[in-house]
Amino acid sequence: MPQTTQETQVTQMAQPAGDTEFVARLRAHSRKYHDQHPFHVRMNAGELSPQQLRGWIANRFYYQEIIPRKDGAILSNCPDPEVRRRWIRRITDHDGTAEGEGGIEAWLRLGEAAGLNREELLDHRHLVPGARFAVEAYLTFTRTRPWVESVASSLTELFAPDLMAERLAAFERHYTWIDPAGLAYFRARLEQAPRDSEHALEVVTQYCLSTESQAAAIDALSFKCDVLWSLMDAIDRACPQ
Ligand SMILES: O=C(O)c1cc(C(=O)O)c2c(n1)C(=O)C(=O)c1cc(C(=O)O)[nH]c1-2
Repeated sequence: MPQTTQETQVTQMAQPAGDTEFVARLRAHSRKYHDQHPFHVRMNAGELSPQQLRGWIANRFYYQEIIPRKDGAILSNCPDPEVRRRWIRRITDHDGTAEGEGGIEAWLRLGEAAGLNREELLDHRHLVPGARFAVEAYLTFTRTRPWVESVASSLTELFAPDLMAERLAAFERHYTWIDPAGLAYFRARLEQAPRDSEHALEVVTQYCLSTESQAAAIDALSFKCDVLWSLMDAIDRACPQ
């Protein structure tokens, strides 16, 4: 793909005031984001069957389970207490501070609202190999790469709020067989994702000052877009029309 030319065009088109060229290049990865995956396009157009939607919820649950573990990996690699103090909140967002709270619990309730009991999410009986591999690649990346690259890889969350808002509207309109109370996860992410991505962007711009470190951050974000795209490919293949 002629990456440089396309990125330059996006930079000229959509650079918010105050963004450096580096930040504009990060934001340009919205072109590779999984909102454009055919499965998401069909989801948001109301074209998925209950079975397909359940397949997505069950496989995406593995991503939800991995997220606090990858944030723990980032914390363990990060020597900066100021970053750790803010980053740690991501873990309690997903795990809660008591049983019955947090994002993982909210995702289990989404499953129940869609007709999946929590056992079948927790025992991974619906998890397909490609989804497992994609999600575990993200965890391995954060365990083995320099922590700032791992922070950069989380920047797909810059693009998540628009997709979440579209998804919420689509679920309420097209998938009325799902109890709307089950959509609380997406509502919470509408607030959490902008806060988290703003912090990640602060960290990356503070630490990535050399050409090499900026290139590594761009590569990390590109890798993460591939993780999300591969996860959707695996789900799409496992849940045919
Ligand atoms: O449903 C989505 O499309 C979507 C995407 C992403 C993302 O862009 O990485 C995340 C989430 N959801 C999400 O719920 C979430 O908690 C989350 C954490 C992270 C991360 O990399 O730290 N990404 C995402």
